Amino acid sequence: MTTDTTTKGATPGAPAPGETVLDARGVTMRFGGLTAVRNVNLTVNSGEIVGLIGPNGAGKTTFFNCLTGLYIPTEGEVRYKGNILPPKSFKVTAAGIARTFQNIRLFSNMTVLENVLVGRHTRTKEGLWSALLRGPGFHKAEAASRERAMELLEFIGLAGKAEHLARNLPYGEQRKLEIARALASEPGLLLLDEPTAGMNPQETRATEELVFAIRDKGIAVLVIEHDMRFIFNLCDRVAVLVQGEKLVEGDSETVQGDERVIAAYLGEPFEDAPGDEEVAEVEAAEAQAAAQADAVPGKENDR
Ligand SMILES: Nc1ncnc2c1ncn2[C@@H]1O[C@H](COP(=O)(O)OP(=O)(O)OP(=O)(O)O)[C@@H](O)[C@H]1O
Repeated sequence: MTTDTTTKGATPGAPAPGETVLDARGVTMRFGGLTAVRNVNLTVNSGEIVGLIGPNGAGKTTFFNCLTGLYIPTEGEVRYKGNILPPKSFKVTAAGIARTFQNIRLFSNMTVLENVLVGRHTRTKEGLWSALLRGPGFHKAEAASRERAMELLEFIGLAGKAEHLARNLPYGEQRKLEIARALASEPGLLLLDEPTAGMNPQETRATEELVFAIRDKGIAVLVIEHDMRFIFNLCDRVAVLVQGEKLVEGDSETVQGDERVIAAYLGEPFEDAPGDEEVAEVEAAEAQAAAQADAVPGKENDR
């Protein structure tokens, strides 16, 4: 028998407002001697867009991989709506977490529509005999899947290109298609890994609008991004990872004003940042040098 579990008009599994959808506790990931992620706690609530930022190599993607079953954390646990996630990516997707990747991973020789249909496989249960015999149940489910896939393409603005090959889409549209494919699994939480990488400012702005629209559909979003303007425009909360550890978490203003974050991005250890005393010393030395220059004989004649 073939069934499509989609409830039309609603987001299946959409959480009640304010509910914690993601709860990562004490997540640590080691690769041999390297600790890529160390004891990271992070929650994402329904209705929220949360940003995850940090310098290159800070452990952001590794953390995403721990959330989505690609890696089994060395320590810690990850819960989705209160349940510990199974350590297999397809089971995590079935549970309600979908993601996109830093590098586009589309089926380039399939059409736009087919790519979205692939994303629906966790939401359809197609019996072998039903598929082989192509009975009425199969056709009904297939029609429902196509209808839902077209709705999603409409939502992201690619319905007019449903029959185009994915590889023929411009770069920005390929990134959008990845998001549509992730949405096809009807997630309650969407993880976006650098969604605006390589985009021009207009495409970035459109992606910002798209993420807001996704949030408005009741889907919580956790996003990794290097584009700070995008992050601070978009996110209700931002967590900063540095060398695998969560350094700061807060709203955009808090994070932007935190000198440890600035120091981490400039690549200098926080301890070496100049304190008030050092600043006063430098100012005194500069004042003294200026006074000495003024005292040089003949200086007055120059004026
Ligand atoms: N499979 C792996 N085996 C060994 N080391 C790894 C593996 N994956 C990641 N690392 C290391 O873990 C650290 C964190 O890498 P990760 O890709 O998570 O950082 P990132 O914050 O996503 O960086 P970027 O912003 O450049 O994408 C790096 O030192 C990286 O080399």
